[in-house]
Amino acid sequence: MRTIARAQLATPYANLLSPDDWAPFPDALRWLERVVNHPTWIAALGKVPKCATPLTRAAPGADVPVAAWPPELAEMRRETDERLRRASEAARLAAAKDAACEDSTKRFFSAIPVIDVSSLCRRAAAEGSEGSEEASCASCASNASDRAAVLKTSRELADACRDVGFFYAVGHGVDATVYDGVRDAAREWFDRPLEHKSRHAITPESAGRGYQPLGANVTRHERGFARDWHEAVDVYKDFEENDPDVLAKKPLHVPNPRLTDAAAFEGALRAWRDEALRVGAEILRGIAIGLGLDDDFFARETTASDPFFVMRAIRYPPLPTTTAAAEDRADDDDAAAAETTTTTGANAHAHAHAIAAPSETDVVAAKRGDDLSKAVPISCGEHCDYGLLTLVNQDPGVRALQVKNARGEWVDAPPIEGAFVCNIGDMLELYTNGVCRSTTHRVLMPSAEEAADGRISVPFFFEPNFDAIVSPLAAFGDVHEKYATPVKYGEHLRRKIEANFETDRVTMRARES
Ligand SMILES: O=C(O)CCC(=O)C(=O)O
Ligand SMILES: [Fe+2]
Repeated sequence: MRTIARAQLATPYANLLSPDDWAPFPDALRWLERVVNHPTWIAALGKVPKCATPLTRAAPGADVPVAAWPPELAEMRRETDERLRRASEAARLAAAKDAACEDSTKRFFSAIPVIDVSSLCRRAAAEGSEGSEEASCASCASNASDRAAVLKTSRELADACRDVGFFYAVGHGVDATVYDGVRDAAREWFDRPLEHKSRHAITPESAGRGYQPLGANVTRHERGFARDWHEAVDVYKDFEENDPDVLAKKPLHVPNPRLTDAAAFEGALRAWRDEALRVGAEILRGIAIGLGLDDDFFARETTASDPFFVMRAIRYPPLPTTTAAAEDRADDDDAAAAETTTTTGANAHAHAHAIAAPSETDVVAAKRGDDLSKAVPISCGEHCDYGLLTLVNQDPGVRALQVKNARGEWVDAPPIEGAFVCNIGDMLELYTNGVCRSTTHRVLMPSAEEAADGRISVPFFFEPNFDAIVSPLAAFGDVHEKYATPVKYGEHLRRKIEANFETDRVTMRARES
């Protein structure tokens, strides 16, 4: 029988038993040895409650099965194991991050992983068992196999956040009427005359909300900016006119523009918003578990209990088939583009002429407000998302989204029927001290063959609370210089929104409309 030195028993359990008292519980003894020898046990056990009643001695030498452990001890073991699992999960990811920084092969992905999130998604899991939605909630998974499934999914999510920053989520349980319905309704709305859409145009007062015509959005880069080639409607977390924060003129706290005479579109957006909020929260719970954080980490008042979400309905017009200017531009830039990036996957050939980065001339031309039709054949320039988690509902059958790997190669993220493309944003990177990556991505102009009527996508940006202060969590080790300054999310968002437009242009458009 192994014994444990008294010194080692200076744990929260020391008051419970002397080492001899543990002798009848060999399983417990092995567990305790593991606990006291674990490098992170102090942190991990800090909050474990002390046992209320003293343990009674079993017959000496009896091999007591875990099921027969006194309930307090069994409960402590369960809690402790869970805390240790979390601590080691965070350590595992942090170690893998260090390895990845030295040799970033992990981030040399060539495809986006597909993850079945049904174990996390109440509604999906509850299908077929009427009225039992509550029973399959991930954080209260009632039986061991449910919990094991949640842990497996959570680990897959955390690995994808670390190695790729993108994943497809299937098994989310969102009904096709909602998933397809919002894109159909958006298409119908974008088909309306510009004059009609412009009635809902973004203005300096609308704080990013409203309709943005082709070319209104810009993506900035070191040489200036390039115009994105899409039209969009942006909807944010909504507020009533008489909300105290609206009355107090808190930044970005304004009502969304009402899409008058577009009840179907508004209804479809609301339905998608509700589902995206549900699925987003469930996936974030999985990511928290996989990262070794508390299950509810992203559901707290200090994090994202009341996300300041943003939702965009976007239409990307197809690549013009006979625009000599565009072809000339692509030819000019092919050589330069080849030096810095290559494209992998099925999309590479189709878009061989469509991947050039914006040239200096285009940037300058756009600055002067010259011919917008000269825009490069990228619909949305390369960028990272700002918040926690983005869920993209993309047009089936139209390939356009690309993700950059650690070699600088562009990897296709083609639509998978019924799946969301999910990607993590800057705030999750910051919380995790860079363990998770907010990965660069872009949208190519869809081909006319695949998207004669344009490509529709409806990304939902699941963000922290407006007032959340985001900084690296202790579990992810010494704070990297890059993440040293805490970020107040609302401020970060405001700066990003301002950078999304060329101010004069927006003001001008607002006056025009
Ligand atoms: O349309 C897409 O597929 C992605 C759009 C996107 O990356 C964004 O709006 O941030
Ligand atoms: Fe994005």
